[in-house]
Order: sequence, then structure tokens, then C-alpha cells
Amino acid sequence: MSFVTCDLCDDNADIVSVVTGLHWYSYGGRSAFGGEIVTVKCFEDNSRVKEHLGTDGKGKVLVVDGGGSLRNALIGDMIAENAVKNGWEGVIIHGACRDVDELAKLDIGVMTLGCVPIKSVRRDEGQLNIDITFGGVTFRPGEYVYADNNGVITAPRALL
Ligand SMILES: O=C([O-])CC(=O)C(=O)O
Repeated sequence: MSFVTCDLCDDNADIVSVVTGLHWYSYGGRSAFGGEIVTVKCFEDNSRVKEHLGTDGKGKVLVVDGGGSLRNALIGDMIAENAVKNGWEGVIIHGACRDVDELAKLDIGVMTLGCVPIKSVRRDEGQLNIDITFGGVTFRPGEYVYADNNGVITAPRALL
């Protein structure tokens, strides 16, 4: 998938929403990625993230509202490798990741607010496929998200 979010914004100004006010870091081996939105809402517990990236993700991006916490990592190289095996396009986390040198070698997009060496807890908490909001945008399961080094945008339908 080859695109620039700036062009997608210019060409679809009437329907895109743009995430603002957040500083993203791109850690995955793919810097531009997009697809159908699947959501997880959790806080310092990556149970739902691990579980869901273990299912088929072709054409999909997992968007995680981790409450902005940088206190532990919601994804690392093992979970990301599994996501690659299952065909996920990428993961966007309003929170943190770890194992960044390994993430850079994987053919998947991983955008987060930062990294931290410690993993998250797993208490089987978190919700799947509910509307989540951060950076002024509501991510709705079934809509579309596109991300690159310029930022993150959503649209009610596929733009590519
Ligand atoms: O296991 C975790 O919770 C996160 C992690 O380090 C990995 O995915 O390798």
C-alpha cells in the first residue's frame, strides 16, 4: 500500500477526520499503512491486544486506546510477529510499545506515543470493537484509518 496521508486529506477533505495534538512515533517496518478499523480499549493490560492480533487481520488495523499510558508496553516483538503472521496491516496505540529494534524489522505498521521496556499486566481486562476517541477523533470499528509519518486520519469508507 503506497500513499501519503497529506494527499488523502487534500483529495477527501469533506470526509476525513484528522488526529491532532498527539506526537506519534513509527516503530514498525512499514511507515505507511491503513485499513479497516478494529478497536480495543484497555489500560495497562494488553490481554485484548494479544488475543485479537492472534486472529485474521488481512486489510485491518488494530487501533488501541490505552489511555495514553507510557507506564508499560501494550505490544512487543512477539505479539507483533504474530500480527504479521495473521496478515494485519498495522497497529496504532494511544500508549506505548517495547522491543523497538525488533519491531523495525517486521513488515507491519506500529505507531505509538512512545516506548518503555516493561511489559503490561494481563488480567483479561479490556473491550473489543467499541467506539474509542483520542486526538479529537472517534475511531469506529468498520470505518477506515490511514497512517504515515505525517500522522493519522480516518474516513467512513476506504480511500484506496
Ligand atoms: O508480551 C507482551 O506483553 C509484550 C511483549 O513483550 C511482546 O509482545 O513480545
